[in-house]
Amino acid sequence: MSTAVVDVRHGVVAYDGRPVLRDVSLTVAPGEVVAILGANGSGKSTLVRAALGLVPVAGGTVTLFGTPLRRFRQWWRIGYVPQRIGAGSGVPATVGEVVASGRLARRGVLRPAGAADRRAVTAALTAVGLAERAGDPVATLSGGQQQRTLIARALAGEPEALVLDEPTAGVDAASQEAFAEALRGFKAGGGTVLLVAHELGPLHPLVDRAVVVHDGAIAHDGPVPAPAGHHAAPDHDHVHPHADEEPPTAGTWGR
Ligand SMILES: Nc1ncnc2c1ncn2[C@@H]1O[C@H](COP(=O)(O)OP(=O)(O)OP(=O)(O)O)[C@@H](O)[C@H]1O
Repeated sequence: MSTAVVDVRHGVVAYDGRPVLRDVSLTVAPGEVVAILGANGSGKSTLVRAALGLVPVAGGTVTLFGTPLRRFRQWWRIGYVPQRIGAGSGVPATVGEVVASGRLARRGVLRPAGAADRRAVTAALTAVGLAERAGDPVATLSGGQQQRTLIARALAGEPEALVLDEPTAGVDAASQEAFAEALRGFKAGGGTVLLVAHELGPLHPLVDRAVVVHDGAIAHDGPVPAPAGHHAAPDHDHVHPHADEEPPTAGTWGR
């Protein structure tokens, strides 16, 4: 069996002594596209952040590309797009500059950008449909386009794996489609994807496996489920707009 890209075993995370993840295990194999689903506050972001060492685990182990997290240094192999902080961050950079900053982990800060760097930046901008906007200040873009800029930044580093926290939350339909297209290309090139999502929307056909986090534990790990109480619950997580495509296998997540 090939080495897992991400392997969390019996992970436990607590914030200020309050347990948020209790004994969570998650493995992502090379080339897989895995979606982490679940209700607000269930611990999805925490799981991803623990997998990347952004929050410490109080128990269990985390391994990246076969290396224990504390010894892992090859961060260029992973492109991470955090949950959006919100539009209007006040950063005066252009789209091109933000995307180019995604090359830093690869080339080292002190070496000037070369042809390979410029090619990677152009390819990433094209992949998310923003090639025409490279010279525009990020602040002049829509929220969805800003999100695509961050995804292009991650792609520009030519990582083997992309880890994305709610990449399409609150993003316009055109940006969602552009993102799905970019992800399709990344997957076709053998890339591995771990993404947190509330709704899959156009990403649904790309997702190989869904992991549902419920109340700090894994409630489901397998085919993309239809949400429980699909029609009954007014606040259901609508992750599956085409419920006829897959058998409903969900437990009680999404409440
Ligand atoms: N830095 C933090 N300090 C304290 N508590 C936190 C912190 N980050 C998250 N939490 C709490 O941990 C729980 C899980 O949060 P997390 O962000 O992982 O959930 P989520 O499933 O990603 O939710 P959402 O869909 O709203 O993003 C929540 O109750 C949240 O309030």
